[in-house]
Amino acid sequence: MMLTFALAGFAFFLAFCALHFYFSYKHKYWQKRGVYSPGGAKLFFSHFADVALMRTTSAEWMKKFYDQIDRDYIGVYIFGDPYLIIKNSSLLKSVLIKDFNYFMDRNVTPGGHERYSPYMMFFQKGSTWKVNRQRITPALTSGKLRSMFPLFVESSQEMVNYLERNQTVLEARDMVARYTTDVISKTAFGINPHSFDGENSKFTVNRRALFGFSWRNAFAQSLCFFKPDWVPILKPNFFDPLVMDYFSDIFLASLEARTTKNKAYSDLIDVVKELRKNNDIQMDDRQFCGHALQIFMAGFETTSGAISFTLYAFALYPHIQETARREAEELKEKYGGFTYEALHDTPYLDMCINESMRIYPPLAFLERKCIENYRIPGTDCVIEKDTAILIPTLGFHMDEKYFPEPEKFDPERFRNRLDQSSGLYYLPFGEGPRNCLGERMGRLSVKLALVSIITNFEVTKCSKTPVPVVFEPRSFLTQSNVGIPIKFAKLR
Ligand code: HEM
Repeated sequence: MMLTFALAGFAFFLAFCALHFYFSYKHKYWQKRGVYSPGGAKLFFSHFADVALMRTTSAEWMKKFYDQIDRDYIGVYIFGDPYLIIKNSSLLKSVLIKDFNYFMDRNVTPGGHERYSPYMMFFQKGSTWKVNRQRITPALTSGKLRSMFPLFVESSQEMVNYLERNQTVLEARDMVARYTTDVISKTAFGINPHSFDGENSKFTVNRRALFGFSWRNAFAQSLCFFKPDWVPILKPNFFDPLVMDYFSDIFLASLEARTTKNKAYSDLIDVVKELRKNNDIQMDDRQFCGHALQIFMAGFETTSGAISFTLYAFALYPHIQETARREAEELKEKYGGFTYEALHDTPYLDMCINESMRIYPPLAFLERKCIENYRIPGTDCVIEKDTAILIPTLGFHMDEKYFPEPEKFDPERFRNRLDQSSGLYYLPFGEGPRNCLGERMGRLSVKLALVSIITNFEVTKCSKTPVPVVFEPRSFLTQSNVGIPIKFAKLR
């Protein structure tokens, strides 16, 4: 018995030594290349323990290095792998725009055995991504958005009706997610999910499960972003496969129904069907479904974040809400309602939304992968092929060099166009050829939701409103850990 214990202890000791040597060797990567790397990289988690153990979000973790280390770029380790955090705004411009060809891919991978995510543009790499981006871009032009706009208006009206029936404290993000789900389901899936009708319809339950706070989501999504080489072994799914199946079945049924009808719907299904017909696009139903799911997933949660955090700011700063309301009322009169044109004439509201996305960027970090050895301009330092690059959006947005008194919610800083000619530092939709494909659609639905709400209701904070917001570590998107409970009261 004693001997067994001694042998087990010795084996454990040997394993520990092997791991120690392995990680010590891996943790010398940046030092060997003359890149500054902070101390404190631990066995196994390396610098990443706080995120891996869900004590902080990945965006706040990157911001900590950004704030504490005054270097143009910082080498860190995640599970022994080297990652380069970019802090210099001019280098960032090179990575995202000027030398994009070296950094075309994202590091994130779609997961183990999912049927549709490999067809989603967010995860695609190289020429596959390029071809698909070119295919889908024409589906989201301003002309196409204008023709889909009545669907947006219908959903905003349903939201106002819902709020009239429920003038009370509501969790703003979940309420708003009903509207964004409605808009995106109508435009991308060609269906009306009636999100405002039932509290717990099957659609709503599945929608909540997509980005909800769960250990499954947190574990799988962290692996896909930060340890992609384990994904083929552990086979996590970025999205819950049952939820994916639910949405893909809905989409395929909607597509099937379309083939038997000749009616035009002015939604994305019609647009992509048209592209398929005219441009000789080789896209089977599964790829088509991947694109629709991509639009649904990329669109609804980010847009919900932008709307709900702007409402939160309105609740905290009533005078800002009042100025935005006055502008909206004037526009309503000038254009005879919230038309497509009216929503392109909202300078003050745009400033509020920009400021809200500065402090609460819905996706608060970006990432890329170096696909060819790249020498950092003006240095001898070479970023090796396959190195992952991290871009701390939250760090840039909260840097007083770019935004004095960064904690203060002040839409006035966006009155004049930001000067990003020599370097990038404001990135709510990313930048460069791989930026957000849906920015126009996102901004349009955010603005329509906000003007519809503030011209009918006053939003105020209540005893449950968190001040300040604490970000939820189990989500890679920016979310409050207790939601955003605020009060909606009909305007007199
Ligand atoms: C306020 C709303 C939104 C925000 C803040 C947002 C933000 C972002 C960000 C930060 C990225 C990564 C960009 C980069 O890596 O440089 C992204 C990518 C993307 N977004 Fe959005 N997004 C929003 C709405 C939408 C909507 C409505 C759609 C679809 C209609 C959409 C579709 C996409 C797609 C397809 C990508 C991947 C693009 C690619 O890899 O080429 N987004 N978004």
